Order: sequence, then structure tokens, then C-alpha cells
Amino acid sequence: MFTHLDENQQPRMVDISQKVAGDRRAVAQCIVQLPKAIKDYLTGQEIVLKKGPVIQTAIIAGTMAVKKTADLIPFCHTLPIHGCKFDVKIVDQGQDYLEIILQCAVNTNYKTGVEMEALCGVSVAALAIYDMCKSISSEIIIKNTQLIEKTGGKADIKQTPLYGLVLTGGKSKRMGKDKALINYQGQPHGQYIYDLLSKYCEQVFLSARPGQWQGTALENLPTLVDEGESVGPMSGILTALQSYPQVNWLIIACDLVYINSTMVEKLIAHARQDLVATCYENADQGFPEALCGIYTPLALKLFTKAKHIGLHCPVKILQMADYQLIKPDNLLDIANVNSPEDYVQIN
Ligand SMILES: Nc1nc2c(ncn2[C@@H]2O[C@H](COP(=O)(O)OP(=O)(O)OP(=O)(O)O)[C@@H](O)[C@H]2O)c(=O)[nH]1
Ligand SMILES: [Mg+2]
Repeated sequence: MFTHLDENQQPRMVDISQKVAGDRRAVAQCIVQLPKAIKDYLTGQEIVLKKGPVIQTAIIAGTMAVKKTADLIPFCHTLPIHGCKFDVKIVDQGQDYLEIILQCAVNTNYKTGVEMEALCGVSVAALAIYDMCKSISSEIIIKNTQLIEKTGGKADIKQTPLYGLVLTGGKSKRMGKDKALINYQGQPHGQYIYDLLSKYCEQVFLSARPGQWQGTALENLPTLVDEGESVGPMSGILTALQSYPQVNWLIIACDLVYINSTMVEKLIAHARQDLVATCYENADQGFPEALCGIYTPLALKLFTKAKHIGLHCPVKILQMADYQLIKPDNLLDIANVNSPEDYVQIN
């Protein structure tokens, strides 16, 4: 276990001697807002002042800072910087200010990540811009410093595109009417989940049986139709994995009535690329909520095998492989509503 406190409760640097080295990359971004007076000094994507070229200076300052990170931040490890690249965009949208969007990408092959280096790089580049421009005006705001990408280590989920799948292909026999059309949040729930996933995914599809949504409120949403016989949610999952085998799939059943942004963000933040899936834990029974999780390309082989051996239950399929469970903040978050009795209970 890694910890920042030693046995005497004193701070210490985490010991990473046992960690395995690997390629790691991080990208940080920050925005520098400059007053419109600066526009007079703009030449293309450079700001040329008597003091010198602002953007070039910022990039040099930022690159030097990346290499100095371990000297500045107490518990950062000294690590080899294998690459450091700045991307700078000057955005003039006709307002009375300009924005400079700074991005700093750092890579290494080491035992720990380079997000602090990337953040340190953009921060110091922004300060260099401030220093260069302050004689013209001090109306300068440095804002939105954040990490926008981190890959390598155990959290490289963002390297692979994320697609969304709303499972709607069931017959809703217990409910007696289509669960994806029930209105819980002001619109048919299939549409609600589709819109929610669209905030995080490059593409989102409904998963359905052929012709299922024709003539309904969901008919215009992109849909992946089960290939072959529909034998339950695994048919929809397998179809998605086969249709786009190179992406990660965020898969949500249409009867999860409380699914929300916080839950999706938590899944994305914790998902592991080296496992078949990351799912919420059904705390009652300790099994994975297989229909509320992120599946990696590793899942294709597993689900194909399950089909061959006639195994249909997604929970049992996951249990044949390595997956990760994360705890929901609230047990109710993963409740699914299957019957009129369930429906009454939640209302
Ligand atoms: N694509 C696809 N999705 C399915 C299939 N069967 C169930 N699902 C979806 O998987 C999720 C969980 O399924 P269930 O809770 O059993 O829903 P259901 O099969 O509609 O409900 P019952 O008919 O009452 O068992 C729901 O979002 C369903 O829409 C299927 O054959 N194909
Ligand atoms: Mg259900």
C-alpha cells in the first residue's frame, strides 16, 4: 500500500520502488485571459512586445519548469522527462479580451505519472505570459488550470475512445410496458440516458431488437440491433463489442432510474483499461452490476466465449474474468425498476 504518512504520522514521499515502469503521459491546460490592449501586438499566433516574443518565451519557461517540478513540489519524485510539448492557441472571439489556451503534454517511461509536471509546465508558462504582458496592463487572469488527459499506469482509460450503449432490447414483461419509454426525468428514460451518455461519449447507441423502436419517441436515435437471436442483455453487449471492437463501452440498462452524471463520472474516473470491465458493486450481494459499467476491448473475447458455451447472464460472464468493482455513493443509485411494484415503491 502506498501512503503519504509514515508510521509516526509524518509526511513522506511515497515509496515507488516496487512499481513497474511504463509509458506515461499527461496533458494539462490553462487559460490566460489578456485585455484587449494586447491585440495591438498580435502577429498571427504570436504576441510581439519590446521584451520579446511572448508565446515563445512562455514555452521555454514552461519547459524549464516541467524539468524542475520535483524541486518545487515537496513529494514529487524526480523522474526522467522524455518529451515535453506545448500547444498554444490565441483565441480572439471579438470580446474585449483575448484568451490564450495553453496545453502542456509531458511523457516519460517511469514508475509514476507526470501530471504534476504537466500542471507545473502550464502554470509557469502562464506566469511567464503574465510577466511579459504586465507592463501593458495588469488586467490579466490565469484561469481553469486543469489536467485534461492522463495515460499509462492503471488509469489510461482516456486513450481509447468511449462509446455509450443504452440497453433497451428487453421485453419488459414484468413491467408490462416498455421500460425505455417510461418517463422518470421529464422524458422517455431511454432518451434521458442517451442524452446523459452523450455528454461523455464520442458516440451513443440504443441497443434493441429489430424494428423495436419504430413509431415511438426513440425511433430516431442511433441504434445497434442485436445480431442473431436476442437472448437478453448479453446479445446487446456482444453486438456492441463486435460492431466497434476498438473502443471502451459505457453500458447502462434503461431501467436504472437514478443514473446520473456523478455516477458516470465516477465510473470514468476509476475505470481500468487492463481489465475486462469496471462496474458498480451491488452491495447487497457483492456482485457486479454488469449493466452499469465500462467494458474494455478485452470483453469481446470473453463474451464470444460465453456465447459459445451458452452462458447468457452478464454477471456470470464477468465472473469468469478479471473485473473491477467500485462502490456507489448511495445504494439507491443503482436501483433498477422492473415491475409495477418496483415502480410504486420508488414513487
Ligand atoms: N439488446 C438487448 N437488450 C436486452 C435484451 N434483454 C434485456 N435487455 C436489456 O437489458 C436490461 C436488463 O434486462 P431486464 O431487467 O431483464 O429487462 P427486460 O428483459 O426488459 O425485463 P423482463 O422482460 O421483465 O425480464 C434492460 O435494459 C433491457 O432492455 C435483449 O435481448 N437484447
Ligand atoms: Mg432489470
